[in-house]
Amino acid sequence: MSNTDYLLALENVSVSFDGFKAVNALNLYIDKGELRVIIGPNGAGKTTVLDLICGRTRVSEGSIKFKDQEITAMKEQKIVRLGVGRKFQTPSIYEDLTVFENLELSIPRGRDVIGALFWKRDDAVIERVKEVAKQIFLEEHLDRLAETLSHGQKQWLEIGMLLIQDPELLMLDEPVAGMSVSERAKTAELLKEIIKDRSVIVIEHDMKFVESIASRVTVLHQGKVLAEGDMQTVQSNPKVKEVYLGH
Ligand SMILES: Nc1ncnc2c1ncn2[C@@H]1O[C@H](COP(=O)(O)OP(=O)(O)OP(=O)(O)O)[C@@H](O)[C@H]1O
Repeated sequence: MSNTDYLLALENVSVSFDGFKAVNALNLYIDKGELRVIIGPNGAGKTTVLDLICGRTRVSEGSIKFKDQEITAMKEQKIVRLGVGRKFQTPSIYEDLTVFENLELSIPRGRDVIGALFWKRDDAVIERVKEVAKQIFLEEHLDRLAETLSHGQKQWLEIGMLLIQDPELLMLDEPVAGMSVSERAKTAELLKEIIKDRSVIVIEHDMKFVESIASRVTVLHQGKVLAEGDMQTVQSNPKVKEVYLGH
């Protein structure tokens, strides 16, 4: 496959922090409509890879292409506008606003001043908010203040705030951390649903959850790909057992 067939292509990407190579000549390719899970021991470079893709951290070397465009030196906001959404580990929702308001204010508006001034809560906006709220299991909770939601519901709300922007690539850093068993199951359901229209990269430590979403797994170790494949292949790889799963 040539580069142009991938939604996202990282080639020979390295980043150093004070001489330490957190990501080391990494190649990573994500297809359209793919759900990719990244696992690996603490400090393997997982979060740094997401930081590089969304433009928060700059590569020291290498190239990152999204939809065949070089985004390696692009500003974070521009990368967002191209279609990359990123959820961090801690939810960044507005606690003192309702679920509805949180979703509403995440809808992309006209980029110019006029567009922003004339933006109003019309039927299309209400419909869109309801549609996304249903997807994230919060349609019954639109009028609740975000601060009153459970931890899991807050995580879903933040995913909803990204979904409403309709990104082609969504990146989630440990989305089920701190969730109850039933919330984890619903999150797996949600992920299967959202990859129908986009690609998703998930960093995850919970192997049960990774198995439940049954997708392609990349194991990172010392800033490099140690193994890649389906969960079974990766789990039976002796190198992976040694550095990660075996203990
Ligand atoms: N901005 C930074 N400045 C200096 N060092 C950093 C920076 N960001 C990350 N690192 C270092 O890079 C390495 C990789 O960190 P990263 O957070 O990407 O790992 P991770 O695989 O996500 O680990 P974890 O599972 O613990 O979240 C670590 O040694 C970390 O201390």
